[in-house]
Amino acid sequence: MRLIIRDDPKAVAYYTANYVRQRINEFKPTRKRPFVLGLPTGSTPVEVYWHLVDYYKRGEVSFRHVITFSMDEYVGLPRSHPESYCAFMHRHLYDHINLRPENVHMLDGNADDLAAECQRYEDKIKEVGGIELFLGGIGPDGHIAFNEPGSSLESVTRVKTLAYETVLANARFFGGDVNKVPKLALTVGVGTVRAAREVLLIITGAHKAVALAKCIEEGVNHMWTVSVVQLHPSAMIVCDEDATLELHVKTVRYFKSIEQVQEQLIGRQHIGLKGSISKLASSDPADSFGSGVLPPAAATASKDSNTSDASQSSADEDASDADDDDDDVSSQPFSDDEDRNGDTATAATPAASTPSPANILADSSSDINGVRVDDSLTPAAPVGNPF
Ligand SMILES: O=P(O)(O)OC[C@H]1O[C@](O)(CO)[C@@H](O)[C@@H]1O
Repeated sequence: MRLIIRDDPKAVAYYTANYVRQRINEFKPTRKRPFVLGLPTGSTPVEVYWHLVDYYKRGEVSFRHVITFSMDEYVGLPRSHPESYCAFMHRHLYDHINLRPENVHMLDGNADDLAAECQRYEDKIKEVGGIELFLGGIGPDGHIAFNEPGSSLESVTRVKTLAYETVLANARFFGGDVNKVPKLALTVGVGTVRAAREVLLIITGAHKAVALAKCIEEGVNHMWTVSVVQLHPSAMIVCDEDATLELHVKTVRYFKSIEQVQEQLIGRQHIGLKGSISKLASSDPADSFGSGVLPPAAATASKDSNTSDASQSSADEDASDADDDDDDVSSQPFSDDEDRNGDTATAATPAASTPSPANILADSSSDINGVRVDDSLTPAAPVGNPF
């Protein structure tokens, strides 16, 4: 399991969105081989979604061949209710990117037969080949999706009664009135999350510090269901400093040192996105930049290669989707006036002047060391000797 620690929630969102963008682009999804993405709700991922919308609008990623599965949904809340998770996902992500409607999957908390609805969801996930990357948040009680304390670690999609702590936590979305918070939800299971080929959790805030400590410093325990990530072969947690408050100093230093040591001894160019190491730094002149600071030319090449990844997905779309001619303009990863070559100067400019998620985050992204694209996947500056 990897633990990536960033200064604050903004930096966490930025890192996470960049990671998702790069995973999709590296995967090069096509209609026949789509990228299947599990997605959470809650306040934590909102800024991640804004970044993803921004990347899409800039032509840096396409969701054309991405299939999504939302993690959960309240039972009995109309889909049109602003706090339904269906409305949430449309508001923050789905309405702003080029997902095909048939590729968007959400649980129906108003289905006549809730058990059948849950089975349908599990079947659909299997039918599309399983989830490639499950992005998740957690509750202060350590739940993942809505798998409250005591959930089976083998559980699959089902109806779940929300813990009182979760009802209290979510009352903020219902005018602070706990009586208005639905008490039941449909949720993917712990087993459903575990079955994903990769799990990425975002955890921010001091109120989740105990959960993070239980998750990574103690044993796998159904009372802190997120701890199941310890059993996953490809799991990563991205958290902020506040969320580390209950961790041992030794734990924090260790995980921080991993990034630093890898960058110094191995070199960023030899580390795969998911942490694989191809070789150690050698006499290769490029390895002198193994401290994580790419020379300007390499940085540009890196950005270009990402852009060409997106362009390549676009080309794949053209090649594989002879039946796509009827798609509207908004479904295209590039608008007519955008630079298809991914000019970096253009990319650093807000896409539009009207208020939009993309504009909001154009401001916020410049807050993070003024650096965009890949640089957020490495520490902005050497963190010093951690020991
Ligand atoms: O990000 P927030 O607002 O703390 O909320 C996290 C919550 O959202 C969820 O993802 C619900 O889907 C839960 O895992 C968790 O309760």
